Amino acid sequence: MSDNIKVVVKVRPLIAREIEEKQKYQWRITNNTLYQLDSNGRDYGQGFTFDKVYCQNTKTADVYNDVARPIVEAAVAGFNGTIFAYGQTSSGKTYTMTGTDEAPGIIPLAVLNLFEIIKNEPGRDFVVR
Ligand SMILES: Nc1ncnc2c1ncn2[C@@H]1O[C@H](COP(=O)(O)OP(=O)(O)OP(=O)(O)O)[C@@H](O)[C@H]1O
Repeated sequence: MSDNIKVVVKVRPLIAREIEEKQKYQWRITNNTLYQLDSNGRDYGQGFTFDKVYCQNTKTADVYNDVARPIVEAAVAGFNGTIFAYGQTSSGKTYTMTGTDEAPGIIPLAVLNLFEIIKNEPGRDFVVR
């Protein structure tokens, strides 16, 4: 896997609608590999390995610190960086990237982090857009 591109998965809890529909988790996580489960709860097919798989209890702030903070800090040091969320509808992209007042997402955390860095370097000029 490329050192320059990291792909991480953030698993979300079942939402109310899925609990009402009596859906079950269809994936099992071992280390950084996701295994799909069949209707009997047994592994189905091969596993899919990522740079990191975060379980459903992981806080967005933890994902930020692990994955996004180094990219924001590198950007301030002059390295290009991109952070984006990809996933099917209702998978949790908005929750993860925008978040809520109680659990701010990657974007507000990045803005906060960026302006903290800028504040601590009064001798440098920054352009943010
Ligand atoms: N980690 C989480 N913990 C609790 N609830 C979550 C979590 N992640 C997502 N959800 C909830 O799951 C639902 C779907 O998430 P969200 O709207 O972020 O998905 P999305 O990928 O942005 O969907 P779409 O592509 O349709 O806009 C929302 O009700 C959201 O609050």
